[in-house]
Amino acid sequence: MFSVVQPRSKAHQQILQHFGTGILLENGEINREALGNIIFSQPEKRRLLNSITHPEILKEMLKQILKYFVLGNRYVILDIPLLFETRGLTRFMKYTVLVYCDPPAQRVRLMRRNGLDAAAADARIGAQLPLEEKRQWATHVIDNSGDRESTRRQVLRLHARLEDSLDFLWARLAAGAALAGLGGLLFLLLRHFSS
Ligand SMILES: CC(C)(COP(=O)(O)OP(=O)(O)OC[C@H]1O[C@@H](n2cnc3c(N)ncnc32)[C@H](O)[C@@H]1O)[C@@H](O)C(=O)NCCC(=O)NCCS
Ligand SMILES: Nc1ncnc2c1ncn2[C@@H]1O[C@H](COP(=O)(O)OP(=O)(O)OP(=O)(O)O)[C@@H](O)[C@H]1O
Repeated sequence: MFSVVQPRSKAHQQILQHFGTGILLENGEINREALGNIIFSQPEKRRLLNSITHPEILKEMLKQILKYFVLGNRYVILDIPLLFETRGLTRFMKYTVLVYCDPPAQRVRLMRRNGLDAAAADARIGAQLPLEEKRQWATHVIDNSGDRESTRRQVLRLHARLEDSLDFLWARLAAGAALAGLGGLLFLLLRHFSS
């Protein structure tokens, strides 16, 4: 999986510059546990890390959206943990989907997944808006408080709706027309210079 913080990337170099070599593993990759311990206990360090990573994440996202658009995909899903916190980004999204679960389940699952104690899990959860608040901003909510099968059914329903949508048909037609125009121009130029 592509990462904007892989060794030798711009973000990796900046993180190293600001946080020192103490946050590196022996193989040069970021030690997520060490960096996480710093940024989730010090809000100003978290803002610093965000200011390094977010522009790089945005650039990569735009590249990938363009790629999938050109490949003809109906829609692209962007998995953005801080979407609602980073105000401004939502205005570029047609729909926003919140995968919700009740707060006790959120805490238990995070502790289990990341091997955290309750205090460390609360620090991470506290670094984001509460899910109840995000619920009000999202255009769609998938409730993942129950079992995976129930979540799967909700996802399939939403997928079917998005697959049927003609939301970006105008953009596809415009891109197709522009490409056809360019192709025609190239053809005329080639014919002109080869005759
Ligand atoms: C800080 C890092 C090293 C922590 O790694 P770790 O494996 O311990 O935790 P993980 O990534 O699973 O995140 C744990 C929880 O914290 C949340 N979280 C991650 N980064 C941030 C952040 N900058 N601010 C608030 N919450 C965050 C995640 O959404 C998740 O809920 C890692 O998240 C990271 O490299 N973040 C920087 C890249 C980044 O900005 N990612 C996208 C967040 S928008
Ligand atoms: N319906 C479910 N039932 C039980 N466990 C679940 C369910 N959904 C997710 N989990 C578990 O909860 C943990 C968090 O899920 P996941 O990593 O998919 O969430 P996420 O939203 O991508 O997290 P983050 O934004 O924190 O990276 C994982 O360990 C996952 O296996």
